[in-house]
Amino acid sequence: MRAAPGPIRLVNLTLGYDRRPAVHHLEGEIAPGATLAVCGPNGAGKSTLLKALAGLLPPLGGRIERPDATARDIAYLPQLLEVDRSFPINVRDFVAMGAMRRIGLFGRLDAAERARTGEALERVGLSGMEDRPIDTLSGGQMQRVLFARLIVQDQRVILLDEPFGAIDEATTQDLLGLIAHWRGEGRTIVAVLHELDLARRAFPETLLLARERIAWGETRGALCAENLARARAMSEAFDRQARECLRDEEAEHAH
Ligand SMILES: Nc1ncnc2c1ncn2[C@@H]1O[C@H](COP(=O)(O)OP(=O)(O)OP(=O)(O)O)[C@@H](O)[C@H]1O
Repeated sequence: MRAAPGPIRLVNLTLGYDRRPAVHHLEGEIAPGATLAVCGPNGAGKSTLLKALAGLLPPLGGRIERPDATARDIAYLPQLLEVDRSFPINVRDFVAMGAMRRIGLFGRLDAAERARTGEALERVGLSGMEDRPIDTLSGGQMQRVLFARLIVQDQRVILLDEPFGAIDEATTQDLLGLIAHWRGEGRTIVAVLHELDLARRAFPETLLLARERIAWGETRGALCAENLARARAMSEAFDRQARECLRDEEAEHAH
C-alpha cells in the first residue's frame, strides 16, 4: 500500500448529467483514514458523488482537490447491477484484474501476484471457486469476488456503491469485517449506504445528501430524525421542481 494521501476536498462541487445538476454546491473534506457513509433518499445524488470521486464524472462546477492521489490511486466498487457479468472470465482472472495497475494491461502475473489473488479469495471465503465463470455466481458470491478484487488493488482510498444492496446477512457480516480491517489499516473508505442502521453500526462519519449537503459529521447526529425529515422534504421539493421544468420544456417544444 502506498503512502497515505492527504484529505480529499470538495469545493463548491456541482455534479450532473447533460448540464442538468444532480448535486449542488457541495463543500466538505474527507480526511485520510475516514470511514464515511453517504446516505440520502433515492435520487439524492449519492452514486453521482461517488462516480465523481472515482474520477468518472467531471464536475459541472467547483472541483475535487486530492493533491496526493490521482483517480488511479482510488479503488471503486460500482453497484452490483452495473457490473457486466456476461463477460466470459473465471473468478481467478477477474480478481487478478485488480493487479492491472501494477503489472499493466497485458502484463503476466508473477508468483507474488498469483499468491495475492489466492489470499484475497481466501479472505472473502471463496477458496475453491477459482475456476467458476463469474456468470454462474450468486449475487452475494459476486459481491465477495468484487471485494477480493479490491483487496488485490490495495488502494488507500476505497469507494463502495451500495456494497450491501442485494446480499444475505452472512455476506454482509463478512464484508463489514473486511471494511473494519481496512479501517484499522488507515485506508479511507467512502460507502453509499441505503441501510441507515448499517451506517450507525459501522461508519463513524456520515454525509447525508439530498441533492445538497443536509448534514456531514458524526453518524448518529447526522442521521437524527430532524435531518432525515429535511432530506426527504428537500428531495421531494427537487423532484417536484424537476417535473415542472420538464413540463415547461415540453410546452416549449409543443409550440
Ligand atoms: N447517467 C445518467 N444520466 C442522466 N441522469 C442521471 C444519470 N445517472 C443519474 N442521473 C440522475 O441524477 C440524479 C441522481 O442520481 P444518483 O443515481 O446519483 O442518485 P442516488 O442517490 O445514488 O439514488 P439511488 O439511491 O436511487 O441509487 C437522479 O435524478 C438521476 O436520475
